[in-house]
Amino acid sequence: MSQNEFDEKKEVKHMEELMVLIEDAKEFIPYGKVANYIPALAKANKKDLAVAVFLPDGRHFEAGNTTTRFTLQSISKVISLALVLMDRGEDYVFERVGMEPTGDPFNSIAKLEVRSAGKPLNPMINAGALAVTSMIKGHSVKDRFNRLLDFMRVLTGNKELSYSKEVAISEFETAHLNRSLSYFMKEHGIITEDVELLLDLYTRQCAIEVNCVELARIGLIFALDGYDPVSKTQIMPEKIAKICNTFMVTCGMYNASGAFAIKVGIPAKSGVSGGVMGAVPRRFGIGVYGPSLDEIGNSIAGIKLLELLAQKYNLSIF
Ligand SMILES: NC(=O)CC[C@H](N)C(=O)O
Repeated sequence: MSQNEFDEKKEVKHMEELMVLIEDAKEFIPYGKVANYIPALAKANKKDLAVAVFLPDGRHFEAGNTTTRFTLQSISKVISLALVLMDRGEDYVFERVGMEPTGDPFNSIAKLEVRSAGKPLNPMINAGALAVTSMIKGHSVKDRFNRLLDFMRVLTGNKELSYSKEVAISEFETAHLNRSLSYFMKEHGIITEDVELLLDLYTRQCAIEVNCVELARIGLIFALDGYDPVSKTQIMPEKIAKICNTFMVTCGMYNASGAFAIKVGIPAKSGVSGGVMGAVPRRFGIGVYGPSLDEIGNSIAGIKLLELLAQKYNLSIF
């Protein structure tokens, strides 16, 4: 048997294994709900579940409906953080946003007042992400958004990558809580720009659309500390990728980050669209999509799938 045939057999085996894991994880879909606080997200197909795994040699494996495009939502918080750290440097960023997990829901306003005088505790909660987005450099919302989109295009290798206007507008029209968080931070000098402009930029950022394979490729770049093995370029400084990976471990799965660290044990970031990006240091990137969410806002079957994957391939970094 030639080396190629041998590899092909192995690939088929990996695909089959992923299919089996998907079928097992699918059983959890009925116990969750599709997000509806952003009205346009309620249109997602609750039964969808897909996974892609991207390897450093450029191959990827996928199972389920991996062509479905979905919005990044909170996964975008990691990407905007990386961009802003490159734009402004660590000192500037961490004067305005902290490094500690909150243990609260992602959209909570409580600790902004009682713990930190308007300075959000970390960049993965909405308050912190809004502060981070306000630090994206550029002359206008359009210019700043295009810089973020260009960065996303480099990370995914997809020059056509864009965003869902429908989801962005739907969130912009209903983002009363995010407006409250922003005004509170403006009062404390963490945000200085016009809140409506910030919300325009933030809701477009959250509405950038990817598929599972693209998400897995971004995960791989974080897993390789900022290096993209496909284009053979260091896309962000190693130090910045490591900061992002650490935030993903401590706060990437909202107030379920502790349980996720124990059960799965990899840097990961979820979004209310049902996407989850995973980065297994030096081994691979993972993209999962399953819009049925648990009560915390994480993909209910997606988390199960990652648990099964982590057990099967011994992925935990701990
Ligand atoms: N958890 C999330 O994915 C939240 C992102 C969403 N755009 C929001 O700000 O509410």
